[in-house]
Amino acid sequence: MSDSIDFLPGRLDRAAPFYVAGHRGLVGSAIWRNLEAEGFQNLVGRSSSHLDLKNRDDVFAFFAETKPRYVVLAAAKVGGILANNTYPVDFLSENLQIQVNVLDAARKHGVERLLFLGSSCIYPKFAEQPIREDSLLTGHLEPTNDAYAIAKIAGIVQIQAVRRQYGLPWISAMPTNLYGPGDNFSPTGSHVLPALIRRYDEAVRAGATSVTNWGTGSPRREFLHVDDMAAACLHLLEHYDGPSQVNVGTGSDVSIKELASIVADAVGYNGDMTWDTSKPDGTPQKLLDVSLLAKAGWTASIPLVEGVRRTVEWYKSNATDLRE
Ligand SMILES: NC(=O)C1=CN([C@@H]2O[C@H](COP(=O)(O)OP(=O)(O)OC[C@H]3O[C@@H](n4cnc5c(N)ncnc54)[C@H](OP(=O)(O)O)[C@@H]3O)[C@@H](O)[C@H]2O)C=CC1
Ligand SMILES: C[C@H]1O[C@H](OP(=O)(O)OP(=O)(O)OC[C@H]2O[C@@H](n3cnc4c(=O)[nH]c(N)nc43)[C@H](O)[C@@H]2O)[C@@H](O)[C@@H](O)C1=O
Repeated sequence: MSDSIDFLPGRLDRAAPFYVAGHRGLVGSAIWRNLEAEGFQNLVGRSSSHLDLKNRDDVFAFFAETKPRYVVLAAAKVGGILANNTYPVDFLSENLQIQVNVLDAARKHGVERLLFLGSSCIYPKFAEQPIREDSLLTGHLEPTNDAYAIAKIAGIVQIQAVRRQYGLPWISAMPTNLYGPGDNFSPTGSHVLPALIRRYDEAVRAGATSVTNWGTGSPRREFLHVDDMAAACLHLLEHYDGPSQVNVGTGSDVSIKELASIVADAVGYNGDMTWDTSKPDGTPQKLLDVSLLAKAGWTASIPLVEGVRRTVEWYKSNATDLRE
């Protein structure tokens, strides 16, 4: 693996067709907003009900019809620790199908720049912290999300293989845990941050004096606001071209207990907090080393407390119209 920045690709053409796969999801919708704000005039998106990316023939027909010049692959089966642990076959199989179809069709139709999104869970469960890109495949994965992680690792390898075999300047980014407007707030399927917002908001509304969160509260996680993530994606497409996946995070982490207090303050919950230790903790710490990203010229700008405040505000305005 090389951490050198081999080639600076430069500004993308704002008039070229740009396909955002998964444009209605947490990350895809933020990328779409950012690209619009940055002047892209020819954005292409399809919901899963219009184009199921698991259907290979439909994916190839879509690329033949729309001929995107740039692609961000932000479509995936995504969920929190419990969903990953309960439905590993779905997380492995659906993600492999989506990735292979989109990457094969993009290659056949000569997509110039493509960004594949993985996740920080690709790294070994006990990787040295902060986790460097070259920790990949140096140890055992966290069992609650190994199936999902293997699919994401296959995606990284497919990007590297396309670079090697076809010489295309495609890249991969590995985001840390993300949050923000448009997140999945399902009590059982979501990630921790939206789950806590919903739980604490419901507690305030119900006048409850105690809430129970999952696990021990001691695991440490790093949280990046999705608007920062979207900005990082465009930055990487315009400034980075190397075979190594690039970690995308803030460079600092908090314990789940600390996060719960931040969310409680933002929502206005003053009661007790207990912990259901029958639920899994997952990996003890996930903090990314973001020096390669910094070398490429990008750092996060939205502090966690501010990001949580904005997300709570968004949640309160949209709580009646959320996806499950
Ligand atoms: N959320 C997080 O904390 C993190 C996310 N990531 C990565 O970021 C990417 C985006 O995640 P996120 O935005 O959170 O996920 P979401 O669940 O919010 O969005 C996923 C999107 O994928 C689309 N999709 C899923 N299956 C299909 C399918 N078969 N055909 C077409 N579209 C499909 C959905 O489309 P539709 O809405 O139309 O059904 C949805 O818009 C993923 O690769 C994920 O691994 C990485 C690290 C952390
Ligand atoms: C992004 C990442 O997301 C997942 O991994 P994870 O980092 O473990 O994510 P999580 O947000 O679900 O949990 C973080 C921590 O928080 C604790 N926790 C407390 N209370 C709740 C709670 O109510 N819900 C959830 N989900 N977790 C809770 C929970 O017990 C754990 O200790 C993988 O899918 C993985 O594949 C992946 O890529």
